Amino acid sequence: MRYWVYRALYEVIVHQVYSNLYLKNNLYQVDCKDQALATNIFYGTIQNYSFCQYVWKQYAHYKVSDKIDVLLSMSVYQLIFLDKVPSYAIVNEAIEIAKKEEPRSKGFVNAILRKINKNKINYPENEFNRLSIQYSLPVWLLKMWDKQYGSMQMRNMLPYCNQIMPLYIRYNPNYTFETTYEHICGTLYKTNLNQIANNQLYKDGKISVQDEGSYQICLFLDIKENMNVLDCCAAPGTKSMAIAEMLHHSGHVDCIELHEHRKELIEKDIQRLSLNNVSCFCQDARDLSSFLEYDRVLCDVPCSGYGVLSRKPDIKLKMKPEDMDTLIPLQYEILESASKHVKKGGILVYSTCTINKKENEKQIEKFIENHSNYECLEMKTIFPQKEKDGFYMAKLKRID
Ligand SMILES: C[S@@+](CC[C@H](N)C(=O)[O-])C[C@H]1O[C@@H](n2cnc3c(N)ncnc32)[C@H](O)[C@@H]1O
Repeated sequence: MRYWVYRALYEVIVHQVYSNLYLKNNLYQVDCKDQALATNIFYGTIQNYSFCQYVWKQYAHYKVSDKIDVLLSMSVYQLIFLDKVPSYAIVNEAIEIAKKEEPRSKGFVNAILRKINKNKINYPENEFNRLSIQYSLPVWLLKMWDKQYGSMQMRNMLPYCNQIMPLYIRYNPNYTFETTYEHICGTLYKTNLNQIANNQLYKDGKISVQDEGSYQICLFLDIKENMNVLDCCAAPGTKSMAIAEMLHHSGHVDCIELHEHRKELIEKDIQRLSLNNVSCFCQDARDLSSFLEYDRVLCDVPCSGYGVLSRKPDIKLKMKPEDMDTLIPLQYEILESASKHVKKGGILVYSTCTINKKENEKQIEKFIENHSNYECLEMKTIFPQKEKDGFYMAKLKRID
């Protein structure tokens, strides 16, 4: 199993394969009884990658290959974060993997791992530098959160940017569903399932995967039967499908998506759920001139994703402050374009899965300043917290 995790991590860290896709397509290769531990080591290592590197680099004084970097980092994760696995077993497994992958480094791996002691990590004195190492987050992001939300809020959310998340499922209200899973809200439940793609209820379209914040955004739209809804940035279709289910076979959802290969993901889910009230279009949401007006419009814009770092830890491996420079104007253009397709009295919801005022509140303030025919009814930030991702949503009403 650990060799499987090593290979999986190598693909994500070195070849930049998406972690969730890799897991979805390959976890079946791991014995069922080991899948939960394999998933924990896989996500835990990615979430804490720069911390793990910092720990082993305290004892390694020369550059190592990518293979040994991945192997040492996943071993440090296990030594420091997993209480139930004995250290000698972790070190022995690492040596076995080194023998297979780079035999000349097995002595080095053994020597480094035996020196690691979680009580003797030397952190830098500067607080931002220390938090940056502790949570594997860049200093610029910590400073930005500190400035935008205050030091207390920043510190409160940091542990929840690196947590192993449960799987939430939404049941299709068109079926009866009996379960002992913990009820969250509406048709949403918290489960201990993994490998959902092989689950018969999933294959039959009776359940879907959706995080709580994402489901809250759908509730925020205040969907009523027979409404027509436009979802401007729809793939992979999680929110569109939840909205279509809320319509109970009435009304209609039009899904817009820029990329053809992502539009196909929506089409697959429409089939799986046997929905007859959803259509899909491959289109740039910045030009919706061929579309009419809708009761509800959702702008779930592409964003930096800083609210979902636990679920999508790969974001941490690549994040740069410049990422926002192209995203912010794109988000605003999509919002403006979408606002032309809301019926008078209708609702426009702008949402992101990021914690960044420049992509959230600032966009809405600017929009309201420039559009006197809209008022902002409500905005909500859900910060990352225990077993929950972070999201932002703003509800705008067209008043004229
Ligand atoms: C945050 S994701 C949407 C998630 C989706 N609402 C869901 O719940 O499954 C943003 C999507 O917008 C798409 N996108 C990016 N630029 C776009 C544009 N100009 N027009 C339409 N879609 C766009 C991206 O390809 C991505 O699929």
